Amino acid sequence: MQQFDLPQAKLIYDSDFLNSEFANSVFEELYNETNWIQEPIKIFGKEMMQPRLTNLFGKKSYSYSNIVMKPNPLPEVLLQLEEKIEEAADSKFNVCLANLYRDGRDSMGWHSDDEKELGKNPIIASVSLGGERMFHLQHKTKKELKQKFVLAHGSLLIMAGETQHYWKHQLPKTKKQVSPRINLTFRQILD
Ligand SMILES: O=C(O)CCC(=O)C(=O)O
Ligand SMILES: [Fe+2]
Repeated sequence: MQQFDLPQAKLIYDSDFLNSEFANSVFEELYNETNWIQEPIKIFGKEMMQPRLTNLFGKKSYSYSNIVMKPNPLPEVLLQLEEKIEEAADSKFNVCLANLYRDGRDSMGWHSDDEKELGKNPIIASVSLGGERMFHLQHKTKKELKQKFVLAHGSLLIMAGETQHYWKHQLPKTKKQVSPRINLTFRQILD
């Protein structure tokens, strides 16, 4: 368990949150059984495809970057995982956004998870499965404040407090040979 000491952020990282056998089985099942979709997004008014595949699990719709994702029921394996994560994060969640990064060309650009329906200081619990990728954070106004680390297979990253207000994050592309990676972010959508 690691706490990053960043101003105006609360970040907790546990590199071996899941044992690798369980992490492997969650990866395999989600990789094979999920109806992965590539959503179009609008960037500066131009329509493009997201550089990754996604699926929303849970009971509520989630809107971001001009798209509305309709939820699918959580498979048994995610119900188990959700319980474990709610305990670790000491918080309740009602959606799980799943991202599949097929290779190093798939990525997620700089953003904050600051949609209104997540509330003021959202707790976001992010599980990584499969190939290791770098994660970057940067303070929005004090741009010299940065953090980079690897998100390991079976790890849990919790972003809480004012993190989304003051910091943005990204999962950059890489030229390295990397295995497919699944990321699950558990969030609480408010009514
Ligand atoms: O894939 C990741 O680790 C980051 C995902 C993310 O930032 C998000 O879904 O909002
Ligand atoms: Fe995010």
